[in-house]
Amino acid sequence: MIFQIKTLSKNPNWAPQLHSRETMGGAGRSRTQRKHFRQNRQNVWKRSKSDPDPSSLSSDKPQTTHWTPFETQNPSFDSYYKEQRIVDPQEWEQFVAILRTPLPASFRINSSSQFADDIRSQLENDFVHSLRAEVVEGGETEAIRPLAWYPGNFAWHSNFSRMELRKNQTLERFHEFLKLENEIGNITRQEAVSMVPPLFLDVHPDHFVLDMCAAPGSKTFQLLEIIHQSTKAGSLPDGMVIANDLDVQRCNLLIHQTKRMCTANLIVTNHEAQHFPGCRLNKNKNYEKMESDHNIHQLVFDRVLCDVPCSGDGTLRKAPDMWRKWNSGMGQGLHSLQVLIAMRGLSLLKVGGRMVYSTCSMNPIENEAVVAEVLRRCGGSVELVDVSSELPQLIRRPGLKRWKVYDKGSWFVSSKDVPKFRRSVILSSMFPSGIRYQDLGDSNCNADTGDDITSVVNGKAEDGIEALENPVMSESAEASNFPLEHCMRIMPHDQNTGAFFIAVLQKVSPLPALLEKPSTIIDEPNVEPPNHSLEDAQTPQINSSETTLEEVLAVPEENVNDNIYNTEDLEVITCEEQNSEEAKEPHNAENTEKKVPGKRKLQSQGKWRGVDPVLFFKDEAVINSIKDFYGIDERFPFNGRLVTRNSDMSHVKRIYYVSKSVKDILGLNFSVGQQLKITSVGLKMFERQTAREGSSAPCAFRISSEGLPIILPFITKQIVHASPVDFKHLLQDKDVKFTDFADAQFGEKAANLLPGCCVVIMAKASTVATESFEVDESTIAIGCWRGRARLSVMVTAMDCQEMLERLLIRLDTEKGSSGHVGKLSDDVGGEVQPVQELNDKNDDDVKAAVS
Ligand SMILES: C[S@@+](CC[C@H](N)C(=O)[O-])C[C@H]1O[C@@H](n2cnc3c(N)ncnc32)[C@H](O)[C@@H]1O
Repeated sequence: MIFQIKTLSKNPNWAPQLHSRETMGGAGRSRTQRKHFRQNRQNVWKRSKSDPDPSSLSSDKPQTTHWTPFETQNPSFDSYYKEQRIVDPQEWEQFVAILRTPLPASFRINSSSQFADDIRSQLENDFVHSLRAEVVEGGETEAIRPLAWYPGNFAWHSNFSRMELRKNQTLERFHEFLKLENEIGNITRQEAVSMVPPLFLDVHPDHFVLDMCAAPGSKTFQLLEIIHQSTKAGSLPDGMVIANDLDVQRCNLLIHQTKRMCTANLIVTNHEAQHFPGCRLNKNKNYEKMESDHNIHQLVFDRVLCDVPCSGDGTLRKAPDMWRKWNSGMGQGLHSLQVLIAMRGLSLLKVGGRMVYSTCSMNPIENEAVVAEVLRRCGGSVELVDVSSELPQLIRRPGLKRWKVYDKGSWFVSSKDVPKFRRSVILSSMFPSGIRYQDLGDSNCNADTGDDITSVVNGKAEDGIEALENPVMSESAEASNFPLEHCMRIMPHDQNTGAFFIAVLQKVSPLPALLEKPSTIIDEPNVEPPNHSLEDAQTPQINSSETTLEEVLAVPEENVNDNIYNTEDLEVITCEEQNSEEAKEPHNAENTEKKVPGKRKLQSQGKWRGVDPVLFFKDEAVINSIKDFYGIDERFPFNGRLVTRNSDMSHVKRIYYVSKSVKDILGLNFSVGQQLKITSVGLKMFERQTAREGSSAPCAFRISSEGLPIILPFITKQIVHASPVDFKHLLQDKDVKFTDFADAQFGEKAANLLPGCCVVIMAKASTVATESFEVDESTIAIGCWRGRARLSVMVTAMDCQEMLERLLIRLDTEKGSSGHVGKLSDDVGGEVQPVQELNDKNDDDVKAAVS
């Protein structure tokens, strides 16, 4: 076994032991041994059991259970950050020691899930105790616990790294639980510090929120949770989120992540954040006005999350390969992009609105320097908010007021010291005072001539950073005049996390006129976004624009990280989930001609290359047939809220539903000539039945399981209530004859439904006759197919499994025993068979599909 879980420290903030250079294959090792360590660099924390234990290569075995098989050393890193004084010199050893240990896994319960309370009590009543007994020595320490600083006990911390969770058999049941609930959307596995920025955004359910650099979407999901948290059954919040990312492939991960939320209040876009369109409606121009009833005239947001691309050295505990790659240029190369993105965010923010700027980097050039530059440019119209009284239990440190800039062997303390030939790379905005080069007199610009530069602290190495005995930062470096102490630095050794930087900004008045204007360079419709080149060629980027989907998927689980990738346990969908679905539609003679190679795609394209159009679905005949079949109450707002991605309205396969807020933005987008490049929008509400499912059914569209909770309170026909016993029977068998239900009355009612899609609600009482049928947030319902002689469920195997588990726990609890998740696997045998397979076995002509 790789881990000795029982030897985990009892202290939840345990201080790991430092690996010496010797034990990690450094000096003193043979050439072969060092080569072995080099080869293992890519496999850190993902070694298979059959691989040789690297510690066996060393005569002096590691003293800790948390060894890593490669050198977690980078002298440049140490020198750079010692010089920057990001921690006190006395703390240095503790700081780097924790950076060299794997990050404990953390996760968050989806506060808007109808099962949030069930999940929390399962964690509290089952896992806390069982894990303590099973894996922690002496049984005294909690192996999992809620994060004290996260409101409502929704976020949890474990004492296990991701690899421990995956590899250790004792933890298997817990790991399975995390995987299933994560896939369903009841929990999100996310690094604890990455959950902090959305909390400081102070989002309300009626807010319009822009998440500028959103992929893979952990924070977007969190924003949606907040927006949906107190939503009542059948209603939608007034607010919405636009989640944007430059990288198409990462956008697809984002779409997959947020799909778990089943929200109608989200638009996913694909723009360079620094040029995000403002969609300002110019009334003088005669745009083709496709929608007239929207009431917004430009995009402005109540909240903006600016979680920018960064060097990511705060994630070293999850991505230890970064030890090898790290150099100070990584942060410097991103600085100007970060400033541009933040500035665009502020220009799209309402006066009075809040923007959070965050990075998972510890580098002041990407953090305090960016915030200072933004404040400088905004000239008093934006303030840095003191949030020290918010989330008091979160341990954080004030932002730095002083720092230096390193370039090619030299430390600079002021912009005036930078040689002219380096001024296109080392920008004046990187310095605390930000004195611009153009404001410097020639007498100060003597670097070109090699004259004496008194305030440059010279280093020695070209390839690494040689720190001099740092005098005292306060004496050598200039200080910023802005209250940068209001920024927050979260350090790994303070509460056993990764590192993060967060600044909360408030727009108090309009920006200076020039900055408030919509961006002059906007992405050209139908043109691929240009590759922006960074100023410094040495700079590697973590913005992943060069990352292929394959690379994304190939990332080892333990390296998964929302700033790089967050795909653990994700069943990865193909790109353009929404776009490509229309392409799979059956074609009749009429549209066959569109299949001419190279032509069809062009014709189905919207304004943006590779992205299908977003169109309002207004086919009254179809809408009325749906309304009649399901008896949908007039109060359900259909009007203008249905959207499709297929311009051929007669062959629409999927119909999406959008909130009023999203509808308004789509309307605005049409009016301004579709400036927004929308890759995903809306909640799949209706899906056309395939021929296999029964073309004889009176209604051509079934209700999708994602959309069901929204429309459920408004459905008056094709709906039946099953006792918990019959409901469980359906979930377990997927396919039950009318005559086989325990409650014969229920079987009869089901038989009396029209053929096709129907809804089965689980009654609370065991006898359905006594039940009052009010739909509320706790109502459990599934879509089914009423065939000739039986009911078949139309829910994915995964959803079925989850629902069954919840049901069993509830029934168990009602009987007085404590819930026991293990029962589920026994009952359903782990893998639930897809409904399609089961249906293939029955004699019905109608085949229900997995929704
Ligand atoms: C730190 S990650 C974002 C993590 C995300 N907020 C989350 O919580 O899951 C930065 C993201 O910025 C994206 N990105 C890089 N350059 C960008 C740009 N110019 N505009 C928009 N997004 C960009 C990257 O593709 C990456 O997904």
